[in-house]
Amino acid sequence: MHIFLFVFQETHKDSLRISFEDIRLATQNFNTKIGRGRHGNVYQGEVLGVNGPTPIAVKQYEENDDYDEDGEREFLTELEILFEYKHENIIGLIGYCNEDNKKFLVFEQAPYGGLNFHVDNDSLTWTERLKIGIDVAIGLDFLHGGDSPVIHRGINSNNILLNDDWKAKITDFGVSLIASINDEIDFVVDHAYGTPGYFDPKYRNDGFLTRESDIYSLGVVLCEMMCGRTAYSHINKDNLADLVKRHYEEGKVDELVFKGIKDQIVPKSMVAFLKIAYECLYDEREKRPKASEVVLQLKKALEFQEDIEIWEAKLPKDYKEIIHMSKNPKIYSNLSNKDLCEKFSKGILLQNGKTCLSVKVNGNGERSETVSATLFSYENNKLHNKRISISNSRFQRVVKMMDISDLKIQIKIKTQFLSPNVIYGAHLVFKFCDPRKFSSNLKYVNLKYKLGGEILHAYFATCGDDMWMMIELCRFIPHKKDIDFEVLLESLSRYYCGTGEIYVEGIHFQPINNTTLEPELYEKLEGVQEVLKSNLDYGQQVPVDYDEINRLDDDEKLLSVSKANEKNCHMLPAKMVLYESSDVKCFNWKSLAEPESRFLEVAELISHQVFQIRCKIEIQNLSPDTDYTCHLVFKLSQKCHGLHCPVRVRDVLNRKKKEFMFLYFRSPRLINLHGNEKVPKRREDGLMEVIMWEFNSGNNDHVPMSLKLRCYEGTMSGLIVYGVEFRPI
Ligand SMILES: Nc1ncnc2c1ncn2[C@@H]1O[C@H](COP(=O)(O)OP(=O)(O)OP(=O)(O)O)[C@@H](O)[C@H]1O
Repeated sequence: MHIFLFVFQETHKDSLRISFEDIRLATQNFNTKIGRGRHGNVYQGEVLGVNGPTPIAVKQYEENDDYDEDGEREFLTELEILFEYKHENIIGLIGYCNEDNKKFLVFEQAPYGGLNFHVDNDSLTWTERLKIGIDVAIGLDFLHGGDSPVIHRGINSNNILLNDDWKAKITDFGVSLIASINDEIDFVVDHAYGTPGYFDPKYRNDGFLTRESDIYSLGVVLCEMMCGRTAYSHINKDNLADLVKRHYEEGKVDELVFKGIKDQIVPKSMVAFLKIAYECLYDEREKRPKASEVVLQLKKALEFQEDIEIWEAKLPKDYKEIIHMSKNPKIYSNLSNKDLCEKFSKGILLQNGKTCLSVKVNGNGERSETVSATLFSYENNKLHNKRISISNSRFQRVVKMMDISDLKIQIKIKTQFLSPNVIYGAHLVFKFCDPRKFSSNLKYVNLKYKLGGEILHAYFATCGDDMWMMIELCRFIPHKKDIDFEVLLESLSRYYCGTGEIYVEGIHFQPINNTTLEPELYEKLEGVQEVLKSNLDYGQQVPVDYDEINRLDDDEKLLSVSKANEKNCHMLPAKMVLYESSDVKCFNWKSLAEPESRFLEVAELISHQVFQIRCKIEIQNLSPDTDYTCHLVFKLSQKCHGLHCPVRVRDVLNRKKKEFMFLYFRSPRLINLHGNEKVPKRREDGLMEVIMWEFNSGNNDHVPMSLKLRCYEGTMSGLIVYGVEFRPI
C-alpha cells in the first residue's frame, strides 16, 4: 500500500471556501476558544444554515515559528480527507479558509467536546459508553473499508468528539494516510507517529503501518471508557493497555473497572466487551479483529446490557409462572428477555393451547386473552360445524360454521389472566371462509346474541390486516383475574354477510384504550363482573345556538343567525325535503296544532325500509363557502317499536364515495358506536335531531342534496320527520 500524494486541488473544493472576514464574523473575532491542538486554537462560532443558526468549531492552523511544512501538509491532508470521506461518525466539514496564509478548517460543532473530558464522569452510563465504542468502530470500519482506505493514526479519546446526544464523531485527520487498495502489501513504511498511550507497539518498533494500528488505539479507548481514566496523563504515566491486559490475563480486571459505573454493568455485557477490547490489544497485529468485528462484538455487549436494563423490566412480573403454565416451557428457556418480550406481545399459548395470553410490553403491561372456539359448545347439528386447522390463527384449530343464520354457539368460559380494574371489551373473533375485501374496515354484520338474560345486537365488525374480524359484545371491568363469561351467539345477518361460511377463532378480551367513560356507566350483571349499561343516556339537551327565527317569504323556510359564529342557520320543513314518488305512498302528513312549533306540517313514515331526501338548498339562505352540518329533526311516535339498528345514509350524488355512513334514531349501545357521532340528541324544543350529512355551501346558487336512508332491520314506521336544519360548523 502506498501513500497517496496529496495534489491538493482547491478548485473542486471552491464551494467550501470561506473568506477570513466571514470566519472572523462567525467567531465574533475569535472570541471563544474551545480547545487547543498542536497547530493552534479551536474557536466556537455560528453560521446561518438551512435550518437556522448552526454552531461551528473553527480550527486554526497558526503560522508561527513552529509552523513548518508539517502544518501545511496536515492542513491539506485533513481538508482532503474530510472533503472526501463523509459519514455520520466522522466530524462534518463545513468549509475552509486558505487566504493570505491564514488557514482554518470549519467543522460542525460537537457540543460535548472530546471523550477525554467524560471518561471519568459517572453520569456517562455503561450503555452510553458501549454506544460510543460502537460509533467509533463504525467510523473506523468506514475509513478502513473503502477502495482507498484511510488509516487514521491518531485515534485517542481527544479525537473522539461527542454530540449532544452522545453520538461519537472521529476527528483530527492531519496525520492520517490514504492508501490504494490495489497494492498487494497491506502496510506502508513510514516515520512512526502516534500518541503516547495509544501507540501500537508493533508499529512503533517496525514502522509498518496497517489498519490494525488504529484497532490497537481503539482498544485503548475502550479501556479508557471501562476504567474511567485516560490512557496517558501527567498523573497516569503507566500504560493503560498493558495494565488492562495483565489484569485480564490474571482474571482481575474487576479491580480496574470505574467505580462510578461498576454497579450498572451486566456481567455478560462486561465479558463480551472485555474479550473484544483485549483482542484489539494483541501484540500480533494479524490476531487483532477488523473494525467490523469490533462493531459486532460491542453490539453484542450492548444487547446483553439492554436485555437486562430495558427488556427484563418490560416482562410481566409473573412471566416465569406464565411460561411454566405454557404447553412447552422449554422453548422459552434459552430466549433473551427481548425475544421473550416479543413472544409475550405476540401471545403465548397456555392451557393446552386453548388460551392465548398476550401482554403489552411497551405500555403498562395490560393483558389480552383469547379463548379458543374449540372450547365452546355447539348446540346445532354436528354437520353444521367442523374443527379445522388454518394458517394465520393463534390456535391450532378453529371452528368452521356452515350456517351463519343459525349459529347457536354457547360460550361458557373463565378468563384467567386479565388485568384487574381495566376496562375490557369482549370480542368474537371470526373470519369469512372466502376471502373478501371490504371498502372500509367497519363491516355491517348484525350479530344477535344473548348476554346476561338480554337479547342484544352488535351491528359492526372491525376488520384487521389479517382479515380476522372482531365484533365487540360488551365491556366490563374485572376485579380479579378470573371471571366467568357466558354468552349465546345466535345469528349473523345473512342478508349482509351473505350465505358465506365463517371460521370462528374464539373470544378475545382486550383492554379498551382512551376510554373516557365514567365508572357510573357500569352496572353489575351476572356472569361478568361489571357490564356496561345497554344504552347511552340521551345526555344533555342541545342548546339553541341562534337568536330569533325569521320566516322567509313563503312562510315555510326559516332563517336564523348562529350565535357562535354569526353565520346563517337555515331550516326547511319536511314538505320541502322529503321525496315521495307518485306511485308509492311513504308518509302520512299531519298538520301541527302546537303553535310554538317552527314546522307547520310533519310526515310520519309508514312501513317502509327506505325514504329519500332531496332538495336544492339556496345559497342565499346560507353563508357562502362555509362548512355545514345537516340535521334531520324528528320524533319517534308512541307506536314506533323499531329503529334500534343503524340506518344507512347514502349520498346519491356522490356515488364514488363507497364508504357508507350510518346514523342512529335511538341511542346505540356503546359497543355499536365505533366513533360514530351521528347519534340522536334531544333538543330544547322537545324534538330530536341527528346529523345526517355534511357539506360546504360553496359559491354557486344552490347546493343539491339527495340522500337515501335505509333501515337494515324492520321498517321505519313511526318516524316523524319535522324537517332539516343546516347549521354552520
Ligand atoms: N468540531 C469540534 N467541536 C467541538 N470541539 C472541538 C471540535 N474540534 C476540536 N474541538 C476541541 O478542540 C480540541 C483540539 O482539537 P484539535 O483537533 O485541534 O487538536 P487535537 O485533538 O489536540 O489534535 P492535534 O493537536 O493532534 O492536532 C479537541 O480536543 C476538542 O476538545
